[in-house]
Amino acid sequence: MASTVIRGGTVVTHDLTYSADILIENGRIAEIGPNLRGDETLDATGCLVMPGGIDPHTHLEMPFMGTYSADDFESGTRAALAGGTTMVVDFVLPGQGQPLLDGLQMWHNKSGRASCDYSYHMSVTWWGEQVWDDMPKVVEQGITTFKHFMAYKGALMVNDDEMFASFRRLGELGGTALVHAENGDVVAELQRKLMEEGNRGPEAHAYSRPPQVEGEATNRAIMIADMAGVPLYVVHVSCEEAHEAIRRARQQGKRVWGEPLIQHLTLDDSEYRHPDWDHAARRVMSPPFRDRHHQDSLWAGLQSGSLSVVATDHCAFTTQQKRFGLDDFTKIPNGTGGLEDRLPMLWTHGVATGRLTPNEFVAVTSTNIAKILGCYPRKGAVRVGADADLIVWDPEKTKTITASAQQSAIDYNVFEGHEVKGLPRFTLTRGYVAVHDGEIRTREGHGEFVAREANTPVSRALSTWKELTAPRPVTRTGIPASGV
Ligand SMILES: NC(=O)NCCC(=O)O
Ligand SMILES: [Zn+2]
Ligand SMILES: [Zn+2]
Repeated sequence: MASTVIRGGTVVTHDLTYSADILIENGRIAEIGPNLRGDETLDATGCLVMPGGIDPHTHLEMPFMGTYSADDFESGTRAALAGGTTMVVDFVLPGQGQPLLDGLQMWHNKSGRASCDYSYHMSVTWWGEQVWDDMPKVVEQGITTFKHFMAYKGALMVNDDEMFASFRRLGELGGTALVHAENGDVVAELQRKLMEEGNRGPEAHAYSRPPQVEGEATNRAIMIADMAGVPLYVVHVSCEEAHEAIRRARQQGKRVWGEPLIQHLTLDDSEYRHPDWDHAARRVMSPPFRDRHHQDSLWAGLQSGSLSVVATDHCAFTTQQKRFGLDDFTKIPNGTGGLEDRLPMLWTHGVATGRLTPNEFVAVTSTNIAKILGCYPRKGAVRVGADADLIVWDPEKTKTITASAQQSAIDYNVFEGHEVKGLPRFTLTRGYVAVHDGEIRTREGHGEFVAREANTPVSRALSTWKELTAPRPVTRTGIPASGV
C-alpha cells in the first residue's frame, strides 16, 4: 500500500501543539517528525492536524416511532467524513423480547456500507433472564456500553428495578451504563394533558419535556449507578438541572460523564415558536432545545470539565416523516441531524469565540470519548501505531451550511444559513483520504467495526473502590445469649 505524508501542518492533540509531518503506512501512523517523505503528499500548510472526530451517539436507519431514520450507514458516514468525523458509534436496538445477539446481527447487516469505522452501544430495551445471559456475550464481542431509555414509555423505556439489575450486571462485566435521562412517566402524563387542552403543535413537545424531567432522571440514574457500582455516561445533556446533577456527582468522586449535543449548544427553544409548522417540527428532538441560560451552563461544563464529550444524536427524519405528527405532536418522530456539522459548528462557536482551546476541542470531540469507550489510543490520538483517522483542519476555510449541499439524505438542515469558519481540508479514515481538498471521495464499505475493551482504567478503579467499601458483617466478640 502506498504511503502518505501530511506535510507542513501543526499537530494538535488533547494535550500538545507542535509542528511536525506525519507519515502513514498501512492505515496507521508510522512516524511523526520533521521532513518526512512518502508516495503521496498532502499539503497541510496553515492547517491543524488533529485526531478525527468520534461521534458516540448516532441512530442510522433506526426503527423508531413507526418509521426508520433516513440516514443509513452509507449516507450517515459520508456526512460524518465530510465534516471531519472518522468514527461513529450507533445504538443497536433489539425489539421487545428479541435476544441481544439477534439485534446485534441486524446492525452488522446494515453497517457493511459504512465509509468510516464504527462501533455500537447495545440498548437494553426490555429485561429478562435472556438479556442477563446475553450481556457477557455482547461484551465479549467488543460492545461494552449499554444504553437505557428512561423515557419513551410503552416503547423503549425501562423501569428502575430493571435498570438497577442491568447496571449491576454491567458493573460485574466491566462495562459502562448509558442513559437517556428523562422521567418517562411524567412526560407521558404531560403529553396527555397538553393534548387534552388542545396543545397539539410542535411547541408542545418542548412543554412536555421541561428541564425538571431531565434533572430528576439524571440524578436518579446517577444514584442507581452508584449503588450498582458501574460508571455512568449520560447522553444528550441539555439543561442546567441535569448538568448540576452530573457536576455534583463528579465533585463527590462518582464516575459519571455528561454528553451535550452540538444542537443544544447552538440552537435554542425559540425554534419551536417559529410560525412555520415544518420548521418547528424538524427541530423536535428529545430532550428539546432549551433557552440561553441552559446553553451557557453547557458551555461552562465543557470549559470546566464537568461535561466531557460533544455528540450529535444524529437521528434524521425527512419533512414528510415529521408530518406524521401534523395534528398530534406526540407522533412527530423525535430526532435531528448534525453529523456533518458538529465539528465546524463547535469550532466556530467554541474555539473561534474563545470558549474552548484547540486542545479542548480535540478532547471533547475525540480523545475523551475514545478513553471512555475503551478504544484509546487506537482512536482519538495522533501517535505512532494509532489508526490514521486524521483531519487536516483549515481554520480559515468558511462556508454557509445549507441542505442543498449536505451529504445527509434529508431535505433540510437544522443549521441552515449558519456561517462556519473552520473546515476539513483533508479527512483520512485509516489512511484513506475520504475528503480531498474539500472534495468527497468516500468509499462505501471501507469502514470497519471497532471492538472495544471492557474493564477500562475507570471501571477497574471503581470496582476496586466498591469492593473495598462493600457492606460487611461486623465481627463481634460479646454476643448476648438469646433470651429464649
Ligand atoms: N433524541 C431524539 O430525539 N431521537 C433519537 C433517539 C434518542 O436518542 O432519544
Ligand atoms: Zn435519547
Ligand atoms: Zn439518541
